[in-house]
Amino acid sequence: MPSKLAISYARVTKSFGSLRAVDDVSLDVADGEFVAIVGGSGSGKTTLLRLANRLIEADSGTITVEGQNVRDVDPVALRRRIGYVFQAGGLFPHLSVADNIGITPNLLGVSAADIASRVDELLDLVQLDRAAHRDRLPEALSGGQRQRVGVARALAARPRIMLMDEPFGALDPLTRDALGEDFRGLHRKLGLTTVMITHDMTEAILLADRIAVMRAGKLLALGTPAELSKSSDAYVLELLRTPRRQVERLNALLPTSGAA
Ligand SMILES: Nc1ncnc2c1ncn2[C@@H]1O[C@H](COP(=O)(O)OP(=O)(O)OP(=O)(O)O)[C@@H](O)[C@H]1O
Repeated sequence: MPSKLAISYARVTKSFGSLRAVDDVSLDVADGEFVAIVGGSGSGKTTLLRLANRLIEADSGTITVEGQNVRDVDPVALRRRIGYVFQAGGLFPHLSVADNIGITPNLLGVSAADIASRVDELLDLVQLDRAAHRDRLPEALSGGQRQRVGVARALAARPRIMLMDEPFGALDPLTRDALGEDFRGLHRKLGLTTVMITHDMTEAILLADRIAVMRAGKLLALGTPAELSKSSDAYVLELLRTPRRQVERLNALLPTSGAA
């Protein structure tokens, strides 16, 4: 059992009307851990993620962040401690890259000069050329660049925890791979705790320390890829088999000495 928990869900339930979106979920995320949440559409992944920063309030159960019950923390203060990256970047379209990244430091009253140097530092961190990107509007960026800005913005207030909702889902496979790897590097370098939703089991296996499998609001399984491969649940095994099946099909179609 990890000694220090970044996020802990204890018997958490959230319903929308008669639908139990999150159903009696208990999940501990250790400090510094990278957890991927996988599961079908509507299985409760986004709801689970948003309960941690109080974008959604739980009906019952307890959620603690760095040992504090989230109910005892002002939601705005809580969200400044936790970076959040949306699927589509979630950038403000009328604000430049620099203003998007600087939005939270600005709200926190950081001086313009300090914000400018922080923006440059964050652009370096997410590997975007400062001069070329600082003043652009989001519409003038590629999808991958937008997601890099989204990550930079989420890191601006130096959070120790990052929540990511399908951050790389809308990108082409090569960009997705590169961003995933780069983010995993940032996670390590900055000592972050990351919880990332993904529909891609290969991405989950390659990036995460442990994988949480959701189904119909329940946490069906939780473990390292190796642990999950020993699961007795047919759905979990099916999910885990998908990447290997794809590789087998690819191997059958591509010459083995090919570029792959
Ligand atoms: N604000 C809401 N009002 C009513 N129902 C909601 C609301 N938010 C989510 N739901 C429902 O709760 C269930 C879980 O939704 P959630 O977004 O958490 O699933 P998900 O696993 O993230 O799905 P996806 O992979 O498609 O994003 C779904 O049936 C969804 O329709």
